[in-house]
Amino acid sequence: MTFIDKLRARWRDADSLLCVGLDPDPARFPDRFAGDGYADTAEALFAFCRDIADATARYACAFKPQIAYFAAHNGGEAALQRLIAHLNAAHPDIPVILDAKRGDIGSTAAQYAIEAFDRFGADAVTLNPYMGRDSAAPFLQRNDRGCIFLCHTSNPGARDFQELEVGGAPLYQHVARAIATGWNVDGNCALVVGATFPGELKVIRGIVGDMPLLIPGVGAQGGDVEAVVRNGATADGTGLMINSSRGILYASTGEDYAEAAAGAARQLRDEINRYR
Ligand SMILES: O=C(O)c1cc(=O)[nH]c(=O)n1[C@@H]1O[C@H](COP(=O)(O)O)[C@@H](O)[C@H]1O
Repeated sequence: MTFIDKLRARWRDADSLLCVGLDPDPARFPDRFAGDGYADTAEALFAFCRDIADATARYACAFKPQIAYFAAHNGGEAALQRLIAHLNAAHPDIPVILDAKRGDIGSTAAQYAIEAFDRFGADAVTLNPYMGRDSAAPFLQRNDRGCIFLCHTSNPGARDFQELEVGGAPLYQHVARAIATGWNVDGNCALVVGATFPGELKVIRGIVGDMPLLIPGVGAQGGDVEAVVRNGATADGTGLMINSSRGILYASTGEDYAEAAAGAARQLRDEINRYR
């Protein structure tokens, strides 16, 4: 099954547009992970994310591990590999997005595609489109997998380049149009649009039709859930993967950390569904 088919099935079956972000930060781990330097180990990275994922799975349309939170630690990439293997085995209906924001010349990009899809076994990967279509080709060719390109990001600096006027329109609109009309030949593309820019989200939805959009920036970054759903959902009330990482992961540092994460995920899933 392709990434897009898996995502559509999951939107329907779980009645959820919530993407659970897996960004493990040992400095914020639950109290029970403290002691003997355990929190900083690959085992702790794996165990924390596994517990959160297992507890929140029923509310999730996707999981999104962020590679930096693993690669920053000795043994972290092996922990990420183990985590995605666990997600694929325990939750085979939930697509896994590797957030790596890759982008390089074609020969190097081909290695990054092997990393994301074969080594890590992700269903989709986040990509930076700045280097152009040939840099995306090795990913696009894997047309059972998803290519999720940065379009208008959630951070304040998104304005620096992405909103620059180029040929009568801001750059991010050119990115949306080029990917929707040129790169998405096999229907395996999606875009990243920050929840913190709901007006731009509406414009992008108008450009790309029903293309799925990954929306980070609710929760810790303060994006407005209602504005995201109203401006970004497709006519059938889907089309969005609304990500929250810290707002779910660190709902509690007590013994109840997994249940608290599940509670936060459920609450956000329900809030999203209220506006669909
Ligand atoms: O590609 C992303 O996922 C991403 C793009 C963007 O524009 N903004 C953004 O915050 N992200 C990621 O989404 C997650 C947001 O985390 P929280 O702010 O904790 O919910 C992090 O993993 C970011 O790296």
